[in-house]
Amino acid sequence: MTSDKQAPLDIAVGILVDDAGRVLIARRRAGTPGAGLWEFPGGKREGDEPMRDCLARELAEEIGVSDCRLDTPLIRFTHTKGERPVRLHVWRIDHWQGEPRGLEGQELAWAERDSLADYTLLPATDVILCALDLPSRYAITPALSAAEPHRWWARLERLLEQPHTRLLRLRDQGLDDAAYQALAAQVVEAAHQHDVAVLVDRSLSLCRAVGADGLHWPVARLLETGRPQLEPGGLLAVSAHTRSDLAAAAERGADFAVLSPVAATPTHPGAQALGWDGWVAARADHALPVYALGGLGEADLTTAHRHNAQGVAAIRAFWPGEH
Ligand SMILES: Nc1nc2c([nH]c(=O)n2[C@@H]2O[C@H](COP(=O)(O)OP(=O)(O)OP(=O)(O)O)[C@@H](O)[C@H]2O)c(=O)[nH]1
Repeated sequence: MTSDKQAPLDIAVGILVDDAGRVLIARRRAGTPGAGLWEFPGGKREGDEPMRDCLARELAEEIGVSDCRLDTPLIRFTHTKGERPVRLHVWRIDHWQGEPRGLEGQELAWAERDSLADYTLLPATDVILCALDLPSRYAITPALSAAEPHRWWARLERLLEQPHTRLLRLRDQGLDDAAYQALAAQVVEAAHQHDVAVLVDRSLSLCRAVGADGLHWPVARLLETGRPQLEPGGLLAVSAHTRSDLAAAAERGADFAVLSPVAATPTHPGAQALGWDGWVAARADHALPVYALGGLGEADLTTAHRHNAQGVAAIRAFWPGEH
């Protein structure tokens, strides 16, 4: 096989989301690879057309919609689960003109997010759905053990009240497992009152005991033990610092990763900063959503999205200040 044969095909993919939050899926026709499976509409790039143009063309040809508002892509990733490697450039689309219809004879369906499990989807759709579900901001707590407890709790409460806060990692390396578990139980209870998901460090049994929404591990721990048996829908996040960490994370079934540090931070003073160029080179097109971490905050969200990041993860930048 020549290397050219193995080069991934560029595919533009659009997820149309309607006002009720349902997503449009299409059934692959008989005689095409993956016939009968459901996918998001889209198709192959022609020549060297820009991927945005490719998506607009495919959506017009396949489902008859136009004027799609295409902002930053949701995710770009490569996978090798089909007949040949493909690089998917995926956009979420909330605004378009026209009523979608199957112009190539393909069946279409508007599916509730929770009912997608009832459809047999193309392989690797799980990566797209994970990116669709994850927020742009991943907040990480500063250590309670290094803070004044009542102030820490007041700030946590303010963080949880902010509408952008959807996902929180409880990080406190100064606590032993018993103290961490006691804290985690309280944090999960507080966070769930605001519909905020909490990922905890440490063991699967601790995660279960406190009712957390998943685990956040160093990538080495995933390599040692394999993916833990989380509850259905449970998230496994990993901390990664290199391109090979991310390759391993995707390969071993992490749902998403945090790649750091983009810039130097007080919490990790000795770490070598990647800069955005280094970050992009390491992020590559690995098949999982990846947050950028390290000296970043709210103002870096647009840059992060432009660099194929799911968003920004941060300790200090998202932690409310004193008022
Ligand atoms: N449209 C679409 N294609 C996907 C998704 N996920 C995924 O792996 N693919 C792969 O991307 C490729 C898309 O090719 P296609 O055959 O649909 O492209 P096309 O519309 O240009 O087809 P054509 O050859 O009939 O013109 C297929 O190999 C398909 O398996 C997805 O969610 N949507």
